[in-house]
Amino acid sequence: MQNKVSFLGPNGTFTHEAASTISENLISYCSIQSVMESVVNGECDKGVVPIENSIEGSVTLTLDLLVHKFNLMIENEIIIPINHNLLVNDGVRIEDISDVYSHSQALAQCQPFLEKLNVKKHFTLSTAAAAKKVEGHKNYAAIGTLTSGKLYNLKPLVSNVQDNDTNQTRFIILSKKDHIPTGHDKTSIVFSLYDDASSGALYKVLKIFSNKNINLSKIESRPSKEGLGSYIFFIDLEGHRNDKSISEILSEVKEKTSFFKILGSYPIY
Ligand SMILES: O=C(O)C(=O)C[C@]1(C(=O)O)C=C[C@@H](O)C=C1
Repeated sequence: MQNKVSFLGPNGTFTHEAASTISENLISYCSIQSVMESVVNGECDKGVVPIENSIEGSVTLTLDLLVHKFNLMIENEIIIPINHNLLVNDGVRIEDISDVYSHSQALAQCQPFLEKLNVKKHFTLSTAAAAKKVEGHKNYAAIGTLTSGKLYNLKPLVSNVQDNDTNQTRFIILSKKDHIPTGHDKTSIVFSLYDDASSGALYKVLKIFSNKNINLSKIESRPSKEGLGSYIFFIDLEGHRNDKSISEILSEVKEKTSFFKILGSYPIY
């Protein structure tokens, strides 16, 4: 029996599409948090959630839950192209639409199109949840996948309504352990500085990587939630945490930071 894999559902989400590339034994959950819980409590072996989009940036809920709530490891990543459709019930014309439903990331990725449409926008937990909600309502439309349109009896009135044709989202596969070294890996870490206000504090940490010629492929900060001006830094670096050189660097970073967590080492997609 294949590993059970949870994903942000219901069926027909982009996360469903991403998860389908790794397993046929998929179980849908209605929120990012419940996907993570399903792996922590052993209901599923792995869980797939979105983490970053090329137009809108990070899925901040995923980042925050990984730092503050769950001790899960990133075991792999998947990147897929994202093409959004304006989905409506049979016979609905564009001028009939008063309200559009979708996931906040999806609405944000289609902002110029939605502005022209001049409609009320509503958030749902996923794009497929939006399609489900819109089914049977003549004045509502959803933004989502062609698959969710088919599942919930909606037709694509306009296709490719995202801001640009190179829209992509990166998904992570979460597990209780990360990936063994492959020779072409990256490592995701998070840390906080002892004193955000002192000059050069971040530079001193980043210097550890540059001194050893380690390339960083991502750096981002989020509020630590402990007060204004206090941050958590997310870094993706090239290499596996089990490589001797990387493990030495990570020990040094841990020593120089007030909070440090490894989110996992996994193959670069
Ligand atoms: O709602 C979905 O279909 C999802 O899979 C979520 C999600 C996201 O959170 O980024 C995934 C891909 C797209 O970027 C839009 C929405």
